Amino acid sequence: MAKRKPKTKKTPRKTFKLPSFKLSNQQKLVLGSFLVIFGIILCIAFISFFFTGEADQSNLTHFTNRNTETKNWLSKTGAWLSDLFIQRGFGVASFIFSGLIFLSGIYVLMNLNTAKLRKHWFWGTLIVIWLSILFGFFKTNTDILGGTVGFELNSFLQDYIGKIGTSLLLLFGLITYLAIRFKVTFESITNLFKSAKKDLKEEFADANKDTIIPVDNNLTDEAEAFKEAFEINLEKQPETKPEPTPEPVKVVKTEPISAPLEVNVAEGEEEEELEMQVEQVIDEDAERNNLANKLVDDFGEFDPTLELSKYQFPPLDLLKKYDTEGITINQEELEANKNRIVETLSNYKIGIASIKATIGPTVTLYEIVPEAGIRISKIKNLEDDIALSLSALGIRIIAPIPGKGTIGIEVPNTNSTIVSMRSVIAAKKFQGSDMHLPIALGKTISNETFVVDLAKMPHLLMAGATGQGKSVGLNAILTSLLYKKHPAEVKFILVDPKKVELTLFNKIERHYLAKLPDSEEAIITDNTKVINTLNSLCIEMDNRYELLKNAMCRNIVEYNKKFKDRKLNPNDGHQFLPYIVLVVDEFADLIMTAGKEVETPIARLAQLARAIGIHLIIATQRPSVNVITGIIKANFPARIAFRVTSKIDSRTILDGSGADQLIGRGDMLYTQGNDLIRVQCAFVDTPEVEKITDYIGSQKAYPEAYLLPEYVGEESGTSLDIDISDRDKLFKDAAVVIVTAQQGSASLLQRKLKLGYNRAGRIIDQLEAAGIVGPFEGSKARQVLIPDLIALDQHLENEI
Ligand SMILES: Nc1ncnc2c1ncn2[C@@H]1O[C@H](COP(=O)(O)OP(=O)(O)OP(=O)(O)O)[C@@H](O)[C@H]1O
Repeated sequence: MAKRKPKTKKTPRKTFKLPSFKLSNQQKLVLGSFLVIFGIILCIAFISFFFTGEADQSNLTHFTNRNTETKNWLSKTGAWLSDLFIQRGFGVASFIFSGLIFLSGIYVLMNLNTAKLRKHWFWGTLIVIWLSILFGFFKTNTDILGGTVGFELNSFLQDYIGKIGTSLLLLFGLITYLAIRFKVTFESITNLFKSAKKDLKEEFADANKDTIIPVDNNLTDEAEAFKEAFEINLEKQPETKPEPTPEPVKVVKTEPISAPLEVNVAEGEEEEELEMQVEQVIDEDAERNNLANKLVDDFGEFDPTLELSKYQFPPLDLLKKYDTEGITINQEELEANKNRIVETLSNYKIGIASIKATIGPTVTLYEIVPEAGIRISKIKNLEDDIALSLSALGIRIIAPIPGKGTIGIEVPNTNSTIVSMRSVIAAKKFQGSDMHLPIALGKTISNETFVVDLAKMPHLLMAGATGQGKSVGLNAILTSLLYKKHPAEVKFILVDPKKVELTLFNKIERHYLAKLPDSEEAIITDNTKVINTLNSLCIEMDNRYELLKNAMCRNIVEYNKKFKDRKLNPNDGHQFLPYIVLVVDEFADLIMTAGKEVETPIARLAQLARAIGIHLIIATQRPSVNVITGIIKANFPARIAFRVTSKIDSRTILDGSGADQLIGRGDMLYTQGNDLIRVQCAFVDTPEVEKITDYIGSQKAYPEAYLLPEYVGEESGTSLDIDISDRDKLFKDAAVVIVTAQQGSASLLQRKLKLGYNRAGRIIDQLEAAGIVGPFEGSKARQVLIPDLIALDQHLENEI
């Protein structure tokens, strides 16, 4: 299981921070207005330079002389500044500096984000250099277009890379600028010019709003509006004047292209091809915007195992290796069996075309291809005769073997081999399985490990006469799940009326077991508690369905996946749902004592619980029809039959014979509704289970067992303040029965009044509340507090 990545706080990207000079508001006003005015001064001086520069040139050396006359509109300072910036500096591109200084003043005045301003300065300076090189490129001596910097840089570049190299370098500079600044891609290269224009527009807002008024939704605050008002429009005006008739195109809103674009065209005009500028839409990372994905990005997938992240699965060494493991081929036995089969069949005039043996752990399968013209039913009828001639128990004839076109005769091996739990757990088929609830049941006749998914079954019915391997089978199932599933992923509810079979699992109560909130023991040995647990499980089922409905998932797998992907909010009651496996060891006993009260919730669970991860495993010694009723059978398509004593039992469990011909000791037949598969159940002994549960139990556990929803049973009216009007109709009759018999037991009422367990229990509680019987005394019957019927009458009259 993927472990959750340790939480790592994302360190914010380090950005270079200028030392912050905190200015007071007054200082900001002074500095801001200085910069604005200085920017204007520079601009005026530069403009003036174009007209007066030449005249002032000769006077610059006498600049300090007060009598020297200068023509610049800003006199000596103007002449000196423009000479510095334009002549000796960057040429006409210096206008950008005046703009940047002006913009800086606005930023200071408006207290705007300086990061943006730094960006403007960075790109502005690059443009200045690029422009001065460009202008200098066309001049052979210093000139006001490129300035000294432009000239010098050009001559430097041309010395090293020549004119062509310089021009290509300029082109490269332009492309780099456009690519980085305006995110121009190759696809949008055709729109490059227009994009550049638009971005320049963003830098220097268009003052000519009559033509195109972009309504920028993002410019909400005053500051932005102010800035916009001050930005300079560098966009070239269309050379040709717009014709008077067509109204200028008014783009009302610039939105991503998916939104409708409103274009107003003057009425009466014939539709002409409008040139439309399509804004380059930057693909936003849709996934990043999804909260769930962001959560997954930040914290990783939800890991249900996190609470017990150090949990160690039991190692393989806890399971025992057996000496009798591994198939040994007894050639003599094979030969003898073959000869006897051929002989017996030939006695009945059945010829064999070929015969093949597959040796399994307990039985060997002889596959026969009969000669042409032999009727299969003839061989099938000879089952007993073949068994007799082979003098062996547990012969099963499969005629024909489905999908093979041969007839199979299964003959038990004289020395059967044990299939150890270790060997099936270690099998690649089990270890590498991606099933939801994989169970390594044992090995098939061809010695393959047999792994099935309980989640797919979805419920399992197990039957077999006593001592044939049921308990071992149940332990094998539980062991498989313990070896494969983390405590967060599966919970067991164990019902063990025999009280001894499953007690070992008590040690893993806080890891793997589920129980009712008020019960002390997680393993249920008392039949009355089973009813509560089953009903509580029904509530859990309903709750889970509600969760699934709210999450719009069809089953637990989808739901848990969604939860792991952090698409479900735990605050809405969502949680990771573990599978719940209910194991009932002796179902016949339950049905005998509780009848319908058990059958109804079991049937309900069996019908509905598969999708929400509740699976039932029911084992019984007595597979009679009153135990395995029609409704239960119908909902348990997966069945395991150990050896049973009669054909009728076999039919009840498997809907066919076969289970009566098994040899016992874990020899079993498995069906999931279609074929019967003969499997030798894996053997796991009590000490092995003990070691596993010890190993798990010694590890850190959850604070308590998984709690099932509380079920307030009808019979649980233990509170003694029962309203007289709420009393059962048969209350009085029951009181008479109890007082007459002087025995306060519910089963007496059940028998005498023909009541169900629940109702009898409820009446007993009412009798207790009425002071007729004493409190519950465990296995003993309650004490009767009224000596005779006359006293009872008086007692009841006094009550009213
Ligand atoms: N898979 C197996 N491989 C080898 N021996 C087995 C296997 N399963 C059961 N046995 C043998 O059969 C004995 C009885 O098995 P188990 O206790 O499982 O029977 P059971 O059907 O649960 O009986 P009961 O219903 O009386 O509890 C075991 O002690 C063991 O010796």
